[in-house]
Amino acid sequence: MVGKKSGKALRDEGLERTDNNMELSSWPQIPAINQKNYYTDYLKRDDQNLAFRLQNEEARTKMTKKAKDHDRALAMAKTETAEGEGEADGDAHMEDAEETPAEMAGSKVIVIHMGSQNLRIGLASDALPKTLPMVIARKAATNESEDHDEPKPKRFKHDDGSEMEPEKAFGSEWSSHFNRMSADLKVHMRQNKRRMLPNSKEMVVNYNRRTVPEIISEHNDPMRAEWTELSNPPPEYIVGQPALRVPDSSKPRYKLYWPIQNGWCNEKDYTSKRSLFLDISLIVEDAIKNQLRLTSKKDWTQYSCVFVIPDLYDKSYVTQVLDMLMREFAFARVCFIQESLAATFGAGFTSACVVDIGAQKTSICCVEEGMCIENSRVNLKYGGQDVTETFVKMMLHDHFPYADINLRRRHDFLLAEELKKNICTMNEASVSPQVFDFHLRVAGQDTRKYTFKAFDEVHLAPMGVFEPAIFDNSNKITGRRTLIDRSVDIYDGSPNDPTSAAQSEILTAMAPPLPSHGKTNGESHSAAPEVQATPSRPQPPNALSKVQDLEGTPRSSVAGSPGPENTGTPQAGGTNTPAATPAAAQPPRPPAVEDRDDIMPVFGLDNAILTSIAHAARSDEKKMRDFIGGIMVVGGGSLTSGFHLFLEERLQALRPGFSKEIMIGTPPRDLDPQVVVWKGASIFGKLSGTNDSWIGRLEYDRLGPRLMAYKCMWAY
Ligand SMILES: Nc1ncnc2c1ncn2[C@@H]1O[C@H](COP(=O)(O)OP(=O)(O)OP(=O)(O)O)[C@@H](O)[C@H]1O
Repeated sequence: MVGKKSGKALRDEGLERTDNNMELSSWPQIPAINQKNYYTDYLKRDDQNLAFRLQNEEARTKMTKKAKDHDRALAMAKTETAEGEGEADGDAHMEDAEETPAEMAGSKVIVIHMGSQNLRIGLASDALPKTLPMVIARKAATNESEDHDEPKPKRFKHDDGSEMEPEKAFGSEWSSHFNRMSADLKVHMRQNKRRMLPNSKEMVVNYNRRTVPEIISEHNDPMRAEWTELSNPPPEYIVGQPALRVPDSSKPRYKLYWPIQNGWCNEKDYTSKRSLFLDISLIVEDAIKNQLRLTSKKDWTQYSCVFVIPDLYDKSYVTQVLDMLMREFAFARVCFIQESLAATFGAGFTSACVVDIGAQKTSICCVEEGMCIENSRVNLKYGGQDVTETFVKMMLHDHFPYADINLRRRHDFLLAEELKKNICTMNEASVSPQVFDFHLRVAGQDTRKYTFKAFDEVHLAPMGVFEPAIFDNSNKITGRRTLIDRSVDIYDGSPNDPTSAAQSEILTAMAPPLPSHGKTNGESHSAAPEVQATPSRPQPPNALSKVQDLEGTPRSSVAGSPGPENTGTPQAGGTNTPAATPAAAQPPRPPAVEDRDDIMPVFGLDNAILTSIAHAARSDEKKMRDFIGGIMVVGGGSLTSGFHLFLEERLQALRPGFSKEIMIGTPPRDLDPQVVVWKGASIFGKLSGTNDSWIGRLEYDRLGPRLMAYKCMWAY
């Protein structure tokens, strides 16, 4: 328009051109892009991605090598035939050539499975892992029992210092819960026509009251315990089994730290994330050096590492572990595998509902065709250690003669674990007053031999997994998220840790009321406290009703415990959001249950399994039957005798329509249920050709934890 005006008009407007008609710049001017025809394939092709490129390069190198090997083998075969030196078989040579590197691969892969109580570690080529306590003893002013209830548990004393009756030591609520469980068992046993003396409990209590220990001098005790001797100067820390064997009264004192607790990082006993991960790395490093005999850290660069993570993992934990394995341990490659997937690998199943009962956590997940079904994942915060604690409590309640037992003392913890493993049973036929004995071995003291009687405690303690309110759940979420922040989306800042509809449903049922949303969510939250008091009884809301719909029969009560009561429990709707808020009053949205850190995931095992399966099957009856008929129980907590049969009966009672299908399986080949996960991870580590999830050094150095998005078989 300017060009069309006359020179005069321009002069009038003061816009007359006064320059020398030259362009302002000699730089070429780029016309603006036409947005209509705009196209880019930036980050849309695999070859633009370093992770894929490196993978392809590796595959190409392998192919070339294989082709070369093949040619060489053929050439050799020809030469040998020509020379007439026996019948050369090209294929046989090929097999040899392939087998050797496969074996080598297994022997250069370190497989690590960290648990709340045990670390399992070994080379992928090993048949079984080494198992050691996941603990570190650090020099400290006091030991852990001195920090709590010493010298005698306070719970056995009134405020004025006078002795308290054992029946009252754990509070009236706990006591009445125990008595109710005891009475329920009695009824159930009578229904099953089991003979029982009416005064069994009194007999046990009277016997235990009377017994006194027999003293055996240390040199007369052939089984005396070996205690860890401190070197001079005493070490700063001791890890693994020797840590558990440091006498409580050692000089200087040592305090035990368990960096993994309840399947999470232990944020309760540590003061910083740095010290927490330092302890994890010290324990793992010591295990690699002393158990795997890889003493020189320099050689670790030739090793790869398979690391087992929980099904419902915390992203920040995985990122931190990856950093530790890559930077500190300098492994050549690292890959992660989820626990339940590893369990199916270990057992050789393609599909199963995996129930892993560990020391402090129980996880459930349905696996189908080699993939975890994300919405079926459940993680509950109890396990074998809760059974141990509860067993000791029940025994103390019934006048256990060694009333001074304190599980924070190392020798008492080891003793209690031993007693539980040997005595506890889920087999109802074994419930009768019986005499047991044990030797109390304390460093520097004479051995004491105790005799005691036990009755239903041996059965009711492990039954706690179905009635977890009997466990002490008070401190399990203490400190959560105080040291390690929740992972958030880098774009919108929303939490992005993995979630599962089954877990959300359970959390919704357990959720205590939110102070500010108590009214609007009144229906859901008013039911919650009742649920928390008797967690095994309530039926989880929607998923279970789906199972019932499939089955077409009403829900029945579980043997020994009443039927569902809380039909008014919140309806999670199988989604990740809590119960819907009425449209009228619209307060600010409460946080989703999985984003809340105040909910204790403690829920009866039988109902939790059914919730998981219902979310995996998603109303598909065939799938439902497949999963319910393929429940595989692993983990140390499942080793209680009679556990499988008992669980089967509980599930049958809850779902009579499926009673023929319900089957609880054990891992095949007599594999120890405690090592199945490790075994599966080791098999995964040997799949050199098909495993795309290895994270290599070069790509990690360039891309860091962002790589996880490309390297995980699951959505990261
Ligand atoms: N024979 C047995 N009978 C009963 N319980 C047993 C037996 N053997 C081991 N346990 C229990 O198994 C638990 C340890 O199991 P496991 O090693 O699978 O746990 P973890 O992997 O260390 O813990 P988590 O899975 O909770 O992180 C302990 O509580 C132990 O008492």
